[in-house]
Amino acid sequence: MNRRDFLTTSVAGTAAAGLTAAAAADDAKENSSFKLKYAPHFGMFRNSAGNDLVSQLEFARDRGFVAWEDNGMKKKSVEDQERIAKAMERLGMQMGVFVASATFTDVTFAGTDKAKREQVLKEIEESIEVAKRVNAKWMTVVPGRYDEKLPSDYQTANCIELLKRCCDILEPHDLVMVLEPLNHHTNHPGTFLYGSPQAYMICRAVDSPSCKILFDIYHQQITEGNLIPNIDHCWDEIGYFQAGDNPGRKEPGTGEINYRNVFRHIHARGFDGVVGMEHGNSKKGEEGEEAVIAAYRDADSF
Ligand SMILES: O=C(O)C(=O)CO
Repeated sequence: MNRRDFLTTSVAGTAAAGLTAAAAADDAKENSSFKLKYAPHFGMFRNSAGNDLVSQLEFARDRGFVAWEDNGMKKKSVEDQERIAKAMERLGMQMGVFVASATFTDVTFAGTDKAKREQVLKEIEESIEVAKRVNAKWMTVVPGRYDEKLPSDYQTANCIELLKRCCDILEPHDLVMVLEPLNHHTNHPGTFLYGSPQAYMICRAVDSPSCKILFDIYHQQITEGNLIPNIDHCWDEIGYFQAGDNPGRKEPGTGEINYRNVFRHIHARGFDGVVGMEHGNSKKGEEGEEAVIAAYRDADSF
């Protein structure tokens, strides 16, 4: 029996036996989960699962995914947020990041504009109730644009100061903002934060459990490559990973990154967090969705 048939049989058998959803989730986990907690996005399995958000979660869970991430969670209605959280609890799935504060056009963390800095604090404050509603521990922060008028060391100091104020808000709630360095060459020229050594230095200076690095393997491959040594250098400050191959930002195996080796490495180091699947599908339709699942099975087979 191939894996797909086994899973189909297993899920059908569970339903026939009248087991609870939680038991079904345990069954799925035992039979099909991956070694790492890869987190798909809404839309990624729409052709196979339909448009309904909960159906997409259920589909992913049946296929072995035990985590999920949703950059746009904050913009969803409270009703949708609650529905997603309830379904994820029933399915035994863990919430990954949503975006708490991000701009690619404004100088926020790096600059001195008081109104922009206060706006960031407001966004962090507002993110707390969203995080609690959807059971999220991590939230993404993109610290805005580079200020062309200000020497870079002042910008770093400004950024550290504002991050410390964000931590004062987050620490009492045990929530973690993960700072995402973004590549300048393909997607986001001009962002203040682009490198993993830079992110490491900033997190060390902020010195808080609420301020960690989101190491997006796709962005860091473009910016600096040398992935495994760089992951090791900033290991102590990494809170979260995201994946995507380069070029093209599609599923693992479609580009130049040896994902099996990278995933083996972070698993061997004991990474127990979420790996967000922040990429597109290389092929359209159900076939493309099966290809994404197969790509993760392959990358996870170490
Ligand atoms: O916009 C991007 O490229 C990001 O990775 C933000 O999360």
